[in-house]
Amino acid sequence: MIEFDDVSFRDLEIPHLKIPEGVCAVFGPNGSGKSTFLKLLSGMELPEKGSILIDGSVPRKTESGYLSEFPDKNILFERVADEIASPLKFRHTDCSKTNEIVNRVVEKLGITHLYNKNIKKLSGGEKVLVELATAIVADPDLLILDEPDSHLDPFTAGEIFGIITELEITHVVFCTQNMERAGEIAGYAVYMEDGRVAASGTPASVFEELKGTCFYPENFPAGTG
Ligand SMILES: Nc1ncnc2c1ncn2[C@@H]1O[C@H](COP(=O)(O)OP(=O)(O)OP(=O)(O)O)[C@@H](O)[C@H]1O
Repeated sequence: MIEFDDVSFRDLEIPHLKIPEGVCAVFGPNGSGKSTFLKLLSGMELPEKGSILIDGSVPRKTESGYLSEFPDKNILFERVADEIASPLKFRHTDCSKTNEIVNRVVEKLGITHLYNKNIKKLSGGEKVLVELATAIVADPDLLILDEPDSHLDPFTAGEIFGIITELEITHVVFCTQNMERAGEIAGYAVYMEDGRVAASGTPASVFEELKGTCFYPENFPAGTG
């Protein structure tokens, strides 16, 4: 369980929120606080007040992987294999174990053909897959994805979300502007407005509260529109 208790940070105020295990979608208007929420969850930012616990541990003591909205910004190495291996190298995992894990992850994500490529020369979707591999290579308990679909065509976005739902990670929290997608793959949804959680619960219950707004997905459940 992810628990926010009496949390304040900048304009964000979350008195109480509990997110169960599984996949959680965070959505809401621009500037509503989604990225800030994800940064607090990752431990990149610390609350000014209150506490955030992930299965009883603070974010900075939780093994987490983070995929930013702009993967280019976080790339450290040129060669795909070196980038994906970097979280393991920073943890001083030995070389043969690192190679074994990297090989397993690239196979899982279907990107073995990119192994020796220069990341700068990859397409946007390929970069997202490489950064997703980097985010999961250290076997996180929490995977955070900030609009992983924002620069992708619908087919590639669908593929990436398909992969995300098949990963065996205790907590996956992503934000998106695609409500249909959120409803399809998430077991829990958080709708934000003005730095507040305006609705949370199953996607169906949250969408019910959003009927009549532009955040109500006409095609939910998928294929009904
Ligand atoms: N580094 C920062 N310092 C101060 N204020 C910030 C900072 N980053 C974001 N904000 C402010 O916090 C608020 C929430 O921003 P945030 O990026 O979390 O929203 P968002 O819902 O992710 O937006 P978008 O959908 O446009 O990406 C905004 O008013 C923004 O201006």
